[in-house]
Amino acid sequence: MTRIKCCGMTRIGDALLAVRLGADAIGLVFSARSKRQVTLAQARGIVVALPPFVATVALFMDDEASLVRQVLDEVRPMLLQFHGDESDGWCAQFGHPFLKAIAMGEGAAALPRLRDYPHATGLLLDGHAAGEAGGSGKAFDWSLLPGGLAQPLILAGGLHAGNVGDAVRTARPWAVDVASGVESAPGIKDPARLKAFIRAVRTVDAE
Ligand SMILES: O=C(O)c1ccccc1NCC(=O)[C@H](O)[C@H](O)COP(=O)(O)O
Repeated sequence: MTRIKCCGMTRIGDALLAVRLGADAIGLVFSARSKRQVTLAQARGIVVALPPFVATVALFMDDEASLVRQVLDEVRPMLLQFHGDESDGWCAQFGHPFLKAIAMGEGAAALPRLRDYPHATGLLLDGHAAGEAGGSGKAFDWSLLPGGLAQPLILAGGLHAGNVGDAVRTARPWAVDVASGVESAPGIKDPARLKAFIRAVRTVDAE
């Protein structure tokens, strides 16, 4: 079964709805570069409202280590996710499981970077170009997802209910990740789009 992460949550109601519809994980963005940035208090409110067995992921992009530590202390996410130029060693310094996002905007030229993060729990391949923030709604060529990597791959970038079925069929990722494709505005999830997205993934899983 393909895991589903809904990213860029800013409201408790949206997170609870996503989980009720079948999302496995929710993402909270702490980067000041994001239109979906949450405060520590907002994030903590969402995390404590969730039912058991839902993964919580805290996102950063070239942020200070002190912010990451503060989020770990006060929000207690299950996973960290790094979107910038952070090195494997920098990401691993917190002793906490992490995902590393790889910007796939350059296509195959980005593939060597998949080998640079041996400490990552998983690699999230996103459609934006290196240096750009995530949540851009940009897709990349899913057939580039390589097999044979040690880590699970999470497919992101420009996914929505209309294309996620093809994406899963093509790439067979461990998980898919969506932000703008289930929104009516940045950080505001749209119930109908959320429902259609999760249904589309589950339909392919059942084929
Ligand atoms: O969402 C943001 O604004 C953001 C800003 C800075 C770093 C990461 C960010 N988001 C990460 C994500 O949500 C993923 O990239 C996302 O699943 C893909 O976004 P989308 O293409 O909009 O589905």
